[in-house]
Amino acid sequence: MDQSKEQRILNSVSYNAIKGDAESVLDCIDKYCSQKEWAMNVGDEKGLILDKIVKEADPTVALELGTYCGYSAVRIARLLKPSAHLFSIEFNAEFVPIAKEIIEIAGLEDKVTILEGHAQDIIPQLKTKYNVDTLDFVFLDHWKDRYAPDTILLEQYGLLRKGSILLADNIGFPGAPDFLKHVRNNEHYECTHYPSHLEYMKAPDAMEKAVYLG
Ligand SMILES: O=C(NC/C=C/[C@H]1O[C@@H](n2cnc3c(NCCO)ncnc32)[C@H](O)[C@@H]1O)c1cc(-c2ccc(F)cc2)cc(O)c1O
Ligand SMILES: [Mg+2]
Repeated sequence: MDQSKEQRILNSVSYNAIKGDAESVLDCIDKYCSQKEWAMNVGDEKGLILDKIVKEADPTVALELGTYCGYSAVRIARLLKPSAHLFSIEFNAEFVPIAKEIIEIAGLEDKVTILEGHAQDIIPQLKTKYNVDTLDFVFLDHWKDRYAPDTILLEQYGLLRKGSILLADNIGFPGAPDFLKHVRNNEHYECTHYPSHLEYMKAPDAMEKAVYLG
């Protein structure tokens, strides 16, 4: 059976990255996906915006929706303080072991827990099963039509507190119109728009930050 693109990305990281060096894992994936095979990692340009917001949030508990190969999990976890932790939700059983391996090569396996399953099923369990109180930072990068319903779930399960920071990828393309409708012109959110470009391409894209005001 032919290897998948995601498996080939892992092969490249495993062969070229320096063990325990998160930056070299990110550089390796960015190089592979810009020169060999495009893949839907947040990438180096939007990655700088992600870095900026994670540093601003300095989260103790962070959540990511849509692990994929683990690129943004590495990007986020490398910036976390010693006591902090990232939960990343992924439902595709083929991607979970690949992401776990890439996170391990980056030396960040103690900072990241991949929760296998659908976000809509796991979010309701975060408090009871995973001992989460509230989330300081959430990165949304899964199916675009799920950003809005899953944000509403986070609200309904009391997982957001005054100042919780949501950051959404792909506001430009593929776009997440329902999410924008939910957070903009909503007194419970303070939004900021970050124009950028699609990972590894010249096409325009953007990210949206939405701070929950309680
Ligand atoms: O579609 C994009 N991302 C989706 C990510 C999906 C990942 O997240 C996982 N996932 C999805 N829904 C859920 C879920 N819950 C919902 C389902 O139950 N629960 C748990 N995990 C979930 C998938 O298994 C994948 O691992 C995208 C496209 C382009 C793009 C741009 C230009 C182009 F031309 C083409 C494509 C650029 C980007 O940056 C993009 O992020
Ligand atoms: Mg994305």
